[in-house]
Amino acid sequence: MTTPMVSIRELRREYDAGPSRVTALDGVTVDLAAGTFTAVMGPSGSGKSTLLHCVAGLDRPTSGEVTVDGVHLGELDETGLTVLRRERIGFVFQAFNLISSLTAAQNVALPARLAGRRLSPADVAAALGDVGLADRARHRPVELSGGQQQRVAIARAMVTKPAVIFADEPTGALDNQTSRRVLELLRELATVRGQTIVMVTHDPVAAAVADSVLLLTDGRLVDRLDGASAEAIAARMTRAEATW
Ligand SMILES: Nc1ncnc2c1ncn2[C@@H]1O[C@H](COP(=O)(O)OP(=O)(O)OP(=O)(O)O)[C@@H](O)[C@H]1O
Repeated sequence: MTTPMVSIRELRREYDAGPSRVTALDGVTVDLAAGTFTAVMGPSGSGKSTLLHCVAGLDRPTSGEVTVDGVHLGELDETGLTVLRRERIGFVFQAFNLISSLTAAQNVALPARLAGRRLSPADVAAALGDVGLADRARHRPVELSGGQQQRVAIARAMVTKPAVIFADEPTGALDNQTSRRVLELLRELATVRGQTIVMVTHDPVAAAVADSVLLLTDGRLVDRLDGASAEAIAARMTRAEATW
């Protein structure tokens, strides 16, 4: 059996919320193989973002274990987590916006620079070319459409060739056609480049592009659908929300 790229064991995350405690994750265990594309779905408040943040090393779980590319996240201090995020993980998050004073090319090159690595202009140009923005390298975010900005964020996430890319609602703000383009791109990263993609989405059509869909309810993993159609995913979501 091959070692999974992402291994999640009995993951719990509780928050102190005033006098009460909120259990955002309630014992999630799952393995994700290298080169697979996984969608994470579930009703609002079911723990999707918390799961992504704990697995990407942006948040610490209350208990349980996460291994990414053979590294136990719990054994790393803050510096270790920062290095791991810079070197092995790519992010396409709404919260990780582009820097407005930098051009598209400078934004793409930034994470590598922060990690002390210089990308050649050709690498940056190739990444922008891959997302269909070769002619936009010198534009600043304000001069790009929302879909183009999201594609710059994807170019930035893929340029260092990270083992795993985490995407939180990457198509949430996009029209259908741009959304399809972004999903095809993520699909290609998994299939052609063997990168592991984990994407939170509310959209069954987006989730159907993934190899499998993890369904969270109340912080628990309640189902896993492999190779399901958008219709089958939508039907399963409706049932999950009805019992919620
Ligand atoms: N910092 C926090 N402090 C207290 N409670 C929190 C905190 N962050 C999240 N929660 C709670 O944890 C639960 C899971 O939140 P999470 O954001 O992971 O859900 P989600 O499935 O991503 O939701 P949505 O689809 O609405 O974005 C919710 O009940 C939320 O209120």
